[in-house]
Formats: sequence, structure tokens, C-alpha cells
Amino acid sequence: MSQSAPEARSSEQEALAAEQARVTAMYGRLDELRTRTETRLSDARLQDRTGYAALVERETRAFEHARERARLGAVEEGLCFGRIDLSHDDGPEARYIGRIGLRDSEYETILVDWRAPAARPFYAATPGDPNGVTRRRHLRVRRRRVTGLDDEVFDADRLSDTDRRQLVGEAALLTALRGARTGRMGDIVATIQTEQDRVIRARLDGVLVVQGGPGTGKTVAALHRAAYLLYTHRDVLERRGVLVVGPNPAFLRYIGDVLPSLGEAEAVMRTVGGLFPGVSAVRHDPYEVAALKGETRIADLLRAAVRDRQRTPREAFGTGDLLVETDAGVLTVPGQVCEHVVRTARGLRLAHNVARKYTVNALLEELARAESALLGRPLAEEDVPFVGERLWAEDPVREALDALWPHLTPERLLRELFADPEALARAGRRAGRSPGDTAPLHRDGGGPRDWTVQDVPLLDEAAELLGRDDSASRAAARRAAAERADEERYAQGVLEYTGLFEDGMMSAAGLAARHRDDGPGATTAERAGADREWTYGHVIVDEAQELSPMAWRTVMRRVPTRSLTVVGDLAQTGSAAGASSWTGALEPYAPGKVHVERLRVNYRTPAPIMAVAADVLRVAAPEEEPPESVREDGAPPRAVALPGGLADLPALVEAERARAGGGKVAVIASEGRIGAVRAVLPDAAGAGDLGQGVVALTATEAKGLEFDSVVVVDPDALLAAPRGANDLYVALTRATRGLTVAHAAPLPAVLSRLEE
Ligand SMILES: Nc1ncnc2c1ncn2[C@@H]1O[C@H](COP(=O)(O)OP(=O)(O)OP(=O)(O)O)[C@@H](O)[C@H]1O
Repeated sequence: MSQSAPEARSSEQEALAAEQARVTAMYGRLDELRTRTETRLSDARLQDRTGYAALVERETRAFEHARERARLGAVEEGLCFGRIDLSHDDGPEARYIGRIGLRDSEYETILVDWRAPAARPFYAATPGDPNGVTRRRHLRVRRRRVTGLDDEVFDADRLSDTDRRQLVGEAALLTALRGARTGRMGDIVATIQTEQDRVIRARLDGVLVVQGGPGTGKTVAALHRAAYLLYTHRDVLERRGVLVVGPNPAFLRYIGDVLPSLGEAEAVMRTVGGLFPGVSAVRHDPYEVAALKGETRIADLLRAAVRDRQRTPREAFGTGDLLVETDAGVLTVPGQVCEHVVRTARGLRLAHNVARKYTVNALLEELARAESALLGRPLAEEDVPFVGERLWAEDPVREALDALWPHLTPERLLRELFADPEALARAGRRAGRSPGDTAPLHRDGGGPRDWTVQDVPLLDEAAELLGRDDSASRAAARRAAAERADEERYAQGVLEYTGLFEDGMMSAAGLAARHRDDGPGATTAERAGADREWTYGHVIVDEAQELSPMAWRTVMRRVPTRSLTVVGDLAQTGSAAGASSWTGALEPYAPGKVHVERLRVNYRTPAPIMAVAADVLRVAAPEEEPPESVREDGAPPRAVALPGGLADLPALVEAERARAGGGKVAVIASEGRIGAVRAVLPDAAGAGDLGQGVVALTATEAKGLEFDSVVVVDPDALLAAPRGANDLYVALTRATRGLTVAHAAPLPAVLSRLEE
């Protein structure tokens, strides 16, 4: 018999009260832990024992307690969000799921971390495959008060398993999705869906590609995966770090809250333009130049350019012999000898700056012999290097040898190459290209701020070709390796003593590494971000379809284990040398280890807007299926003519905002039109300030972001650009509630659905 309405209300009240008691106990425990951590932190700071060992121990304790304090501080809102009831042979079990794991003072688990294996059934249970779960409950908690419950009861006998994409916790999900946008992405721990959970908990090794249409949760799932991996493989990942590569700085800011809200603050976040330490490029090259710089063939050109800087006297000065004016007079090294030295150095197949040591030493010795001959003073063989060293102190000697085989930094190589059309043509010829082919690379001079995003992979490639003369640092490294073993033994002792080892919070090697070079304050993330040769434990690449083959080379150098999560949508590729196939882009680096998962449900864009975008997708990428929207709500999409041109835009933007019930509006226009749009909307913010009510962006800037409503301006101008249909597809799919297409020219045929 079904319950009457008052009966149902009172049993709901009872359930709420019971859950409230549990949740209150969890917060009570959280408060206790906070107080304990606070006390330990101040105790650690007050310790005033002397000696290096005591100092390191004090700093270590303080650092770890401060970290623990931050972790406990980050989980206040939504500490517990779910419960599963499981049936076991020995009786039922109620398991609570939350942002972190908690045990009571008796060491009984009262809350399971969402990333722990024990939490898995909360996300993985479906009616067809309940995973032992008899009921899943979502708890809505605001400011420590339980305000609502959503239950799903699984009855495997009666429900079929036909729908693979069965949603979990639909009511909780839709409530989460209807919230207004804030300009910052939030976490989704409470409502992760089954297909996303598979991605989040996939194995650490190999290349996992997550292909999915707009709004399928690729970004948010990738970030939860980072948190899951850091939790599950802390020993490896804490030491080597996790790198997250995103498309632009605004995007990195947009997603910047997610990992801290999951209690993980230590991932390194970079754009491709920021992967080379010391450079933070944001500007892009024009399409044609970007295409040229993106293909791996450019690496041959760079190799040829380096080779061009390794010269015989004939190539450098047009003289057969090397002639150097020194204090003793003009010294001559015969052309043949110089050619032999240069040829031998090239044949060593060492990086340029490393082989330079050989060239310079060999030529200095020849100059020493030439000096002894000139002065008529015989020179003992063992004295030759000393005389060479003395000659090296003379400017003309250094200048002459630099002209033959200069020490090059990546920046200098590229700057001088791009500034010199003849050098470009020479390197191009050597790499099998016509001068017309390489001419677009020419640009005048340029300072550090002029590097483009596309230059960064070239700088990285150049750094590999040039290498470092690191004989001194290698000797130091050998000494350091011996010291490291000692430090790790010591760190192990500290960890055992402080109890951090048992908590699994940190490994001895991780602790020793942190203290080694930069003192206790430097995290793995800080050290990794500053070191070009750092190799990460795992790399996540978002909007990965935009990466050129050269950018992939740069990324892959940072993860030799090929442990990567690559998320993107081939239908949204906008960049000149971006990907058209995942296996094509990635198989060469990880043969047989590339695994593609697909996400097919769109959590962002309501179905009526997605239908408009799907028409564009058929032109942009006919082989891709549009994702299925879970949302139907929002205002119907519409097209509005602009008889007065852009002057009509401000009123339209206001109308759109009202139509979609307030919230954040993005006005999206082509590269060519965005300046004029900003001129009529002087109060609109740019990509740097997504918290504003109205922002004006290009499609490239809007990639990966979302807004309550979107006004797409002059779709014909967007379509006219290379990969224009992809850009229009990106622009249309940013909206969560409302879409208006504003057009001065007739509406393009691909948007004819909006005329109905
Ligand atoms: N399981 C979920 N629960 C609640 N919200 C979700 C869930 N999955 C995705 N979302 C929300 O859907 C929106 C789109 O997610 P996200 O930006 O990760 O998609 P995307 O696939 O990266 O999109 P794009 O390709 O357009 O960049 C976000 O607001 C995200 O929080």
C-alpha cells in the first residue's frame, strides 16, 4: 500500500533527521582534526632545538601540518554528499561517501574518500548492474545542514540492462546543472556519471584518449582523474608531479579551482606557450605560419640551421685558413686542419654545445702550436692545453672561434634564424625545401615578449639539438647521487618519527627531494615547472585537438613513460596544425598503447541549442556524432537580424540576458570582427576576466568555457575563416541556457533551422 502524503512527509523528515545526525558527527570529527592539526602546527613552529637535523625535522613537520590544514580547510562545503546501502551475506551496510575519508576516534570509518575503491559502487552502480548496491542516496547539504535527499532503489531483477548510458542520480545531476555559471568551473564529485567514472579511474599507464562532443564533461572528468591518480598513486606522482596542459591562460584560470576543491593543489598547470621555462607566449602566429611551424618537418629545418652554425673558415670568413690576430701576432691554422676539426666534431653526433667543447679545444691547441711556431719557441705537448687556455682569454681568439662554432641558446638560434632570410633559405635548402617555402618564417629581430605559442615547441626542439655543456654539472650530479642516498635514509627516519609515513602522505624519496635543493617550501610542482628537462609522472592534455605535431613532441619529452590522459574533440579543432586523428597524432609515441574512450552525453547545452549546433557539425566534422543533451530547459535559440549593424548589439545583449533569466553572457565573434564588437560594448570584459556579467571573445578564446547565454555575432564572418565551421560549432555550444545568433548579412544556410 502506498503512503499518504502526510505519512510520506514524516518519513522524509525522519530520514533527514537521521542523516543530519550522521553528518553532524562527521563535521564534529572534521573540527577535531582541524584543532589537532592547528595545535601540531603551532607546536612544530615553537620547537627551538638547534642543529641542522632538528631544523629539517621542524620544517618538515610544519610544512606537512600546514598542508594538512589546507586539505581539511578545502572540504568544508559538501564534505559528505552520498551514501550507498549494500547487502552482504552478514547483513546490510550503509557507506557514506565524501570529499575525504574520515575515521572516528575508535578508528571506525565514518566517511569514505570518493576516490577510494570502496566508493566506486556509488558511481558505477546502474539499474542493470547495481554492483551490490541496493540503494544510492544523494545528500544535499548546505552549510552543514542536510536540506534534501534523492534516492534511487536498484532492483536488478526487474530492470533491464539495455541502456548503457543510464544516468545515475538524475535529480541530483539536473539540480547541479541548472545552477547559474560563475565564471569558474566547479567540481562534480557528487554527480560523476558512470561513463565519466570509467575515465576517471582508468589505469595510470598508457595513453588514455577521451574523445567527446562539447559539454560531455571531458575537462571536468580529466581534472577528477588527476585528483584520483594523485590519491591512488601518491608515491609515484608526488615525486614526479602531474602536468595539466590547457589551451590558454584564461582557461587555466577557469579550471583553477577544481583541483584545490578536491584537496589537490600540487598539479603544474601550463599552456603550450608556457612549457618552455622563462617564456610565456600567448600570441599566435598567422594561420599559414602556424601551419608551417606545427609540422614535424620544421625539426629538419632546425637541425639544418644548427648545422649551418658549425662552420669552416671558408664558410665563416671566405678564407681557406683560420687567421687570428693575437698579442703575439697573426696566428694561422691551415684550412685543411680546421676542416678536419669541424668535420670530426660534426661526426661526433653530439648536441651542438656539447660538441663545441671538442672544436674549441682542438682549435685552441692548433693556435697554441701556431703561436709557438711564430715565436720560434718550442712547446712541450703537455703544455699545449695551458697555452690554449691563455689564448682563450684574448678577445679576437674567442670571437674567431665563436664565428666558427658559437655557443647557442635556443632563443639566440631561433631569433637569428628568423631574422635572416638568407640563413632561412640555406637551412631550408639543406632540409629539402624551396626558399618560397620557408620565407613566411622571416621576421625582424624581436625580443623575449615576441615569442608566439607556435615558437615554444621550436625552442624546445632547439634546446634538444643544442644541448648543454654539462660536464661540470654531471660531475656534481654524481656527487649528489651519493648524497641523495644518505638523505633518503635520513628522511625515512624523519617520516617514521613524525608518523607521516604511516599516513601514506609522503614517501622518503619525495621528502628528501623536496628538501634537497630548494628548502622545505619548494613543492614538486614548483621545481618541475622551472625545469625544462623535468619528467612528470602523468600528463593531462585538455583541448588536445589543438596541439600540433611539434607541440606533441614537446609534451612527450616531459613524459617518457607515456602515462597520459588526452581529452579533446576532433570536431572542435581550430588551430592550423591541430589533430584530425588521435591515433595519427599519438600512436607514433606510444605504439599499441593508445586507448580511446568516448563520452556521449552533453551536460551543458540544452537539446534545442544542440540541434542547431548539430547542423553545423555535419559540415565541420561529418564523421563525428553530436552528443546527446540531458537538458531540455532554457530559452529557445533564435536568430536576430541587425538592420543597424553592430550599433544594435548592446540592446540585443541586454535582451538576451533577460530572456535567459540573467547570468553571464558571452558575445562571440570572429577574429576580424571582435575589435568592432568590443568598441560597441565598452563594458564587456575580455578573456582575462570571466567573472564579469558580459564578456566579448573570439571562438578560440571561448574554447572550453561556458556561459548562461551566448550571442554569436555575424556567423558568416566566423565561417569565412579557415576551419570556420569548427569555430562556429565551438561558439554555439558554449551556452547553458540561451543562444541568439545576431547577423547583419543573411543567415548562412547551415543555420536555417533558426529561421523556422
Ligand atoms: N557528472 C556531472 N555532474 C554535474 N555537472 C557535470 C557533470 N559532467 C559535466 N558536468 C558539467 O557540464 C559542463 C561541461 O563540462 P566540461 O566543460 O568538462 O565539458 P567538455 O567536454 O570539456 O566541453 P568542451 O569540449 O566544450 O570543452 C560543466 O559545467 C560541468 O561541470
